Amino acid sequence: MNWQTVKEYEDITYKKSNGVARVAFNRPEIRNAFRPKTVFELYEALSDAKEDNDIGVVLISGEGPSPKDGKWAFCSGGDQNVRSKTGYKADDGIARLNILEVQRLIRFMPKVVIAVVPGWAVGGGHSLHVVCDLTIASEEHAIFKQTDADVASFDGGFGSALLARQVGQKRAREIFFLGANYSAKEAFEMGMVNKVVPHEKLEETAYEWAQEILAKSPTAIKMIKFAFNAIDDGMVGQQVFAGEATRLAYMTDEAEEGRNAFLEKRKPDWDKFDRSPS
Ligand SMILES: CC(C)(COP(=O)(O)OP(=O)(O)OC[C@H]1O[C@@H](n2cnc3c(N)ncnc32)[C@H](O)[C@@H]1OP(=O)(O)O)[C@@H](O)C(=O)NCCC(=O)NCCSC(=O)c1cc(O)c2ccccc2c1O
Repeated sequence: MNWQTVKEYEDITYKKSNGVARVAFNRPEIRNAFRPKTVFELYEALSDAKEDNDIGVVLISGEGPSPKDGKWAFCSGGDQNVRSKTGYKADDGIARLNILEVQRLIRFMPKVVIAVVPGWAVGGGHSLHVVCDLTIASEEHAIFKQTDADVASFDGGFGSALLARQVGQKRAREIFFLGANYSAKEAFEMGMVNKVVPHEKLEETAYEWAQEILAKSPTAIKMIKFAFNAIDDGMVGQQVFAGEATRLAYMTDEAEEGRNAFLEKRKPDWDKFDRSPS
């Protein structure tokens, strides 16, 4: 791994190496809780990774351990210090729930996003791991916990509905209704974690998984991700999948004929193109 810092931020770190982008929350003293500023930074870094043609896999993690007590965190959700009556207050005084925009960016990104969980994944941080394509967790320190109902909040979107797809309805309801702690092993057994590894191997394993994914066809990976999403994402899922199908169709001679006929002000000649059944 030869991580190069892309840009210095206040609340996150952002690095790239060999086709992999790594974005990490960097507020370990409060378990990597996010304020609107954190989310703006996260959105900017993830957008950069999305647009970068050299990047095929994105890792999301949390820096640590906390300088206060040595504990690790992925993310503990919204920063309750800046929570107001209408959301989380940003420096401009406007309250926001902008983490939902980050969730959509992860979901619709044509690249694989892996949650690399070194410690607590709680509240909105739990929802974030749920929306990532894969989750790898620290055997010793990862703890999964959904506290939304403890603090009168609720992620009624991906954080709950998608969780139920992953672990089943009864388990998802238990996770939200009880707000209990689940170890990495328990989370793995439930189906919301892909792999549990010793803490010291966490980053290395995530990077290795990324390299394995990068060795595969980018188009196949993208289409598979969007196909998995489509069934749960309704017409938006269909739109995202169809957009990529349109891109593939644009690459055909038939598409060129359509464009050329228009530009040359003539009727397109479709006869030479394939009408064979599937
Ligand atoms: C995460 C914990 C379970 C960790 O417990 P532990 O005992 O290890 O540590 P401490 O509790 O002592 O915490 C250390 C230190 O960090 C501060 N801190 C921790 N989490 C937060 C936080 N989220 N906000 C602010 N500060 C936090 C804590 O106060 C301590 O500070 P000291 O000064 O005392 O050292 C435990 O900390 C915990 O339960 N944290 C709260 C988790 C939580 O409830 N998160 C919010 C859930 S709601 C949410 O995230 C959310 C956000 C959105 O934007 C949404 C948008 C749309 C829909 C839903 C949303 C949503 O649900």
